[in-house]
Amino acid sequence: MPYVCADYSKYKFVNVCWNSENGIATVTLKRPPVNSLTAEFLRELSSLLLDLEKDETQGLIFTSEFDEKVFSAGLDFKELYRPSIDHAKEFMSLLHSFSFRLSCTAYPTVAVINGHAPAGGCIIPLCCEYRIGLNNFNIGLNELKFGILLPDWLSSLMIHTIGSRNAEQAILSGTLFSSEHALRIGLVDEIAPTKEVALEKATAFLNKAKIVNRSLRLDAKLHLRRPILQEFQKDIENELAKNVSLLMSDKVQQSLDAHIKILKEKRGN
Ligand SMILES: CC/C=C\C/C=C\C/C=C\CC/C=C/CC(=O)SCCNC(=O)CCNC(=O)[C@H](O)C(C)(C)COP(=O)(O)OP(=O)(O)OC[C@H]1O[C@@H](n2cnc3c(N)ncnc32)[C@H](O)[C@@H]1OP(=O)(O)O
Repeated sequence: MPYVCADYSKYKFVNVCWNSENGIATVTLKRPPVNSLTAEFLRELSSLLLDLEKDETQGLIFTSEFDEKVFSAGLDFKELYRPSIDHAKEFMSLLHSFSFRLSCTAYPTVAVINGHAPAGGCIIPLCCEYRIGLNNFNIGLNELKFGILLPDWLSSLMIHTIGSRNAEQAILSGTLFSSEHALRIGLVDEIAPTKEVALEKATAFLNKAKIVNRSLRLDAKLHLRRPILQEFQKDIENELAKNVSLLMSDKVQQSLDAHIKILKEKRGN
C-alpha cells in the first residue's frame, strides 16, 4: 500500500482525502465561489498531480465542494479580462500542461460531476477516464458562443469521449447538455442520485482498474490516448501563441466584459 509522503494540507484550493486501505485519493475542488480556473489554481492542481504520482496513488476522484451547484465554472472570467501579456502566456501554458498531465496519469481517474461544468469547467472531466454525473446540471463545451475556437487538444478530448459525429454537433452548436442528454451521448458514463452514491460508483470503477498490472495498464492508456496526446504535443509554441492572441483579441475581451456584466446583473450588484 502506498506510503503518503506529501503534505496535502499545503494546498489552498483542494481538499485531499486519502483512503489508506485502497490508496484512492478523493480530491475536492474548493476555490470559492465556483471553482473557476485561475493561474494559481492550475499551478496548484499540477503540483498535486505530481505529489499523487510520487505517492503511488491507486486512483483519483475529482469532485466539488459546491455540491449540487457547480463542479467548475470554467476559466476565470475576471482574471482573463484585460490580463497582461505575460499573465496570458503563463495562464495558457499552465492550462495546457495541467490538462496534458491529467490526461496521461499512471493512475486511473474519475470525475464526480456534482454541479454545472460549462466550457473550461468540462476540461477536468474530459481528461479523466470516467465521468459520473448528478442530476440537474449542465455540461459541455460552449466556447464557440464566446467567440473562442477550441484548442485542438480540447476538441480531441471531446472526440475521444463522445465520438466525432457527436463532438462535431456538440462543439459547433455550443450546446450545454443536461445530465440525461450527457448520458445519452456518452459525455457522462453514469448518473447517480446523490454524491455518496456517485463516490461509491467511482470507487467501484477504480477498484476494477486494480486487477490489471499497473505499468501494462499505463502503456495501454497511453496507446489508446495517443491521438489526444499527439494534439497536446503538436507545435506547442505556436498553439500557445494562437490561444494567447485569441484571448487578447478585442472580440474575446468584449465577450468576457459582457459576461462579467451579465453575472453582476444577475446578482444585482
Ligand atoms: C476566456 C478564455 C478566452 C480565450 C481562450 C483562448 C483559447 C482557448 C483556451 C482554452 C479553451 C477553454 C476555454 C474556456 C472558456 C471558459 O471556460 S470561459 C468561462 C465559461 N463559464 C461560464 O460561462 C459560466 C458562467 N457562470 C455561470 O453560469 C454561473 O455562475 C454558474 C452556473 C457556474 C453558477 O451559478 P450560481 O450558483 O447562480 O452563481 P452566480 O452566477 O451567482 O455566480 C457566483 C459568483 O461566481 C462568479 N463567477 C461565475 N462564473 C465565473 C467565472 N467563469 N469566472 C469568474 N467568476 C465567475 C460570479 O461572478 C459570482 O461572483 P460574485 O459573487 O458576484 O462576485
